[in-house]
Amino acid sequence: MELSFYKYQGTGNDFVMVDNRSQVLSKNNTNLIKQLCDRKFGIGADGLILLENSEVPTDDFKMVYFNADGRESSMCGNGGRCIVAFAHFLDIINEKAVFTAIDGVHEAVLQNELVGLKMSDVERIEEKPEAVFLNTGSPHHVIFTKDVDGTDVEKEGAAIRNSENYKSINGTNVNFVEYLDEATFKVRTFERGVEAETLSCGTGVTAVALAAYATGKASEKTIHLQTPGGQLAVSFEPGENGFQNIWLTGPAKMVFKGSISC
Ligand SMILES: N[C@@H](CCC[C@H](N)C(=O)O)C(=O)O
Repeated sequence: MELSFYKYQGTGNDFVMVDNRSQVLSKNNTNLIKQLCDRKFGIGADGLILLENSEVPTDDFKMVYFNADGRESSMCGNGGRCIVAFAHFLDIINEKAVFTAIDGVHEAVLQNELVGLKMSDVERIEEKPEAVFLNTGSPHHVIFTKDVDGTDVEKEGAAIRNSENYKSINGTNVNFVEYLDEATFKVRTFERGVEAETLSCGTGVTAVALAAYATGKASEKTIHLQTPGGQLAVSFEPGENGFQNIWLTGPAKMVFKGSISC
């Protein structure tokens, strides 16, 4: 089979994007999806995303996300921003979108190369002695440190991701965070399913912004996150039952398109 694909990146978190409205790619083909994401034997990406027709009549499309290991996983914030840019490229949407992903319905707004994505509400934030844990569509362990550049993200991230504490939820993503000022944090993320540090993680920086506010390290309701792949912003409304109206905003760009024999 000859598969047409598009390659997108959102602050360096990169994805193979497939227009699967006519079901060209099977979701159960874990080995093929893993191979397509392989940087030596395939196209190369942190994940693969299918754009499909949604069963929900008010949706513009449906998003199905797979990590680079070929397995379908929980929500991907940067991937969500990239699929909105892809839907615009395919003429499915104009400047606004509504779509369903694994964690529910998302709204999005596109302005040139910037995509704002409304994330799921977050009700529960677990403060541990050394870290904060929360689920922003995907599970995130957040550690505040004084020296994020000096942190061995691969080693320390893998140890926490595979720790006994998170076995029951198939592991967690791990974010290392440095305070720059009350509205700005530097973040590096180890992603489960990629099993490595990625250049940025959308649900990860969302978790960082909410964790910073919940623990009193941030006082603003719009937080700027500096990742190795670029800048993202997260705005939110804190309430009695956690956080609502959470928006993740940043660039999303097509890098190239092609076809591959598989
Ligand atoms: N890169 C993503 C997160 C993707 C999901 C994650 N690896 C998991 O399996 O939990 C993002 O931008 O949010």
